[in-house]
Amino acid sequence: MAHQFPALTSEQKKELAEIAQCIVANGKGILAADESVGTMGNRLQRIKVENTEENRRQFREILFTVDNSINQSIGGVILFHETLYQKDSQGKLFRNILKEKGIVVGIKLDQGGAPLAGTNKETTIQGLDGLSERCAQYKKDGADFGKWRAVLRIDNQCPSKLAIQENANALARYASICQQNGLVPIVEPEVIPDGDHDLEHCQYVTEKVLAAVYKALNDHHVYLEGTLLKPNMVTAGHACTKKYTPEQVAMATVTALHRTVPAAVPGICFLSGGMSEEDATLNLNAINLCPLPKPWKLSFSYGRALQASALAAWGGKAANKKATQEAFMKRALANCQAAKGQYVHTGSSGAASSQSLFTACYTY
Ligand SMILES: O=P(O)(O)OC[C@@]1(O)O[C@H](CO)[C@@H](O)[C@@H]1O
Repeated sequence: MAHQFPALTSEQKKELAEIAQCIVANGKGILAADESVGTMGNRLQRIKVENTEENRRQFREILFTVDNSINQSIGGVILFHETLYQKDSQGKLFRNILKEKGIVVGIKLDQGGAPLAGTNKETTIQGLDGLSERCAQYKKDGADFGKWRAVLRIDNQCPSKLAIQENANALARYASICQQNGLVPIVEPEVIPDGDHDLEHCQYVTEKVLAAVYKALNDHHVYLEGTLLKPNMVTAGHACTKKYTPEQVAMATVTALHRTVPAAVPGICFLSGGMSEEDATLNLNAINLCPLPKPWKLSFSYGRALQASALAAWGGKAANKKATQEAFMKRALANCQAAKGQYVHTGSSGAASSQSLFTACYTY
C-alpha cells in the first residue's frame, strides 16, 4: 500500500497547521456565533426581541465591536452565512472587524440533519453537495476555518452503529474538502446530553464515537495537525438524578479523549451543550487541571455559554451596549483562564451565568 497520491502539499499543510494553532494559542478559544436564523430566533424570543435580520445584526455588531483586548481570549469566531456578509453601522464588514483584531474567521458549513431511515430517529448531516465550491468562495471571502456539527443521541438502541459510521464518514469527507480549499475543519461530533444515562455511559459512547471519527479521518487522508476537534464534554444525561463534580466530569472527559484522539491534533475546543455559563467554565478549568497526559490544547468553542449573559444584558436595546459587551468580555476572560487551568470562581457571577441553557433535542 504505497503512499503515492499526497492529499496536500507541504505549503498547504503549513498554512492549515498555522491557522489551527493560532486559534487555540495561549488559552484562546472560539466564539460560536454561527446560530442559524431559526436557532437565533429561539434565543431572541427568550428576551422578547423579534427575529429580524437587523436585530441579529445589531446583537452581533455589539459582540464584534467589543474592546480589542478580546483577542487575548478569543482566537476565532464562527459565523453563519448571513453574518459573514453583514456590516456594522459604519458600513464595515464584520469579518474585517474581526480580522483587524487578529481573530480568525470561521464559517458554519453543515446544512442541517436528515433522518436515517430504519433507526430510532437518528440523523446524518447534509451539506456535502457543492461543498468544495462553497469552501473556495468562503476562503476568498475571508474565512480560514469551517465547522460541521454531527449529532449523536444516547438511548436504548442509540447511537446505532449506522449513525456512528455515517456521521464519522460525513465528518471526514467534509474535513478533507475543507483542507483542499485551505480551511481548517472543526470536526464536531456532538453526543447530545438528552437522556437519563450516567457519566460512565456517556464516556463509553463518546469513546466509540471519537474512535470512529479518527478512523474515518485517517481513511480520508485528513491532515490532523490542520484540524480542531469540537466534542461534548463527558457528562451525565440531563435527566440523570446522580450529580457529578467538575473533577469527575474532567476525569471522564480526558480519559475518553486520551484513549481516542491522536496527539497530532493541536486543539480540542469543547461545545457547551446547554451547561450554564459557570458550569461550562468550571468544567473546562477542571479538565485543564486533570492529572492525565494532555498532548492537545484544551479550550472552548462555546455558543450559549459565551452569549447567554450578554443576550440577557442586551434585551434588544442599543442603550445596553456597554453592559452587553462587559458580560461577553467577562465570560470570554473566564474561559480563557479556564483553558489554562487558572479560573477562580468568585461567587459573583450573576444570576444569568448559573442558569441551565439546556434545550431538549437541540438540533437546529
Ligand atoms: O452548545 P453550544 O456551545 O451552545 O453551541 C455549540 C454549537 O455547535 O451548536 C450550535 C448550534 O448549531 C452552534 O451555534 C454552535 O457552534
